[in-house]
Amino acid sequence: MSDSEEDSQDKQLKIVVVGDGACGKTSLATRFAQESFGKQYKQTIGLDFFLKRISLPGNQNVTLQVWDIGGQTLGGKMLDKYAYGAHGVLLVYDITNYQSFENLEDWFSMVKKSNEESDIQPIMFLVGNKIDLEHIRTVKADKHQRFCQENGLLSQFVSAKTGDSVYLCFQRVAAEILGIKLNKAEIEQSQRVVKADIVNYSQDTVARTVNPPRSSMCVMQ
Ligand SMILES: Nc1nc2c(ncn2[C@@H]2O[C@H](COP(=O)(O)OP(=O)(O)OP(=O)(O)O)[C@@H](O)[C@H]2O)c(=O)[nH]1
Repeated sequence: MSDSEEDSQDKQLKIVVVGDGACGKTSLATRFAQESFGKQYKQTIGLDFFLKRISLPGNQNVTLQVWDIGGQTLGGKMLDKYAYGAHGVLLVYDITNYQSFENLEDWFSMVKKSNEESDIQPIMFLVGNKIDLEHIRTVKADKHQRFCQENGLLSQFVSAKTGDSVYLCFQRVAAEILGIKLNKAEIEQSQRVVKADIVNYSQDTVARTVNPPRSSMCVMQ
């Protein structure tokens, strides 16, 4: 391979996503890599991989290898191997499930332990998922912030369902790893417009509504 060919190859970063079963790791990865979301829960056995190329400021392209680790791996023999050599780690919990937050201590120490011998020390983010369910949140935001401060983690809240801040989350991890600063405009651009579900009013309902909605979709910023 010539030098120029080598130069034109993207950097690849290993991003490991861990956390309790059903906190939304696969949903987060598929929202990011495939821009889709499934309501049906399908447990990840072992792990899944996703690849996605993103652009960072200064025309830098980078390919993220997202390792989606099944929630049942905690305490198993393979977690060490999966997490080894990660450039970035997303410690994910479900903001409506307190247990998934409490168990992060274990996930955190397992990931730290598996990288003790690695040359690279991963950048770690604490990710509170399912913020579309804010009304039934059980993990207060100040608990989340305290955990970040005590353990030197960066913080992000997301919703894999609506896509809110998902791209931003992965972009921030990549930028941190590469020592690139994102400015306010870039952050706002990546936050993504959130579209509400389309509501299908039946003819009956519309006929009975005094002021029927003019549009079946609303856009929130
Ligand atoms: N409301 C809401 N539901 C979500 C969100 N993210 C995931 N879910 C739902 O939560 C359930 C579990 O999501 P998964 O992505 O499969 O969870 P996981 O962490 O990969 O689970 P394991 O494979 O067991 O480790 C699914 O029914 C998803 O549709 C979200 O942001 N909001």
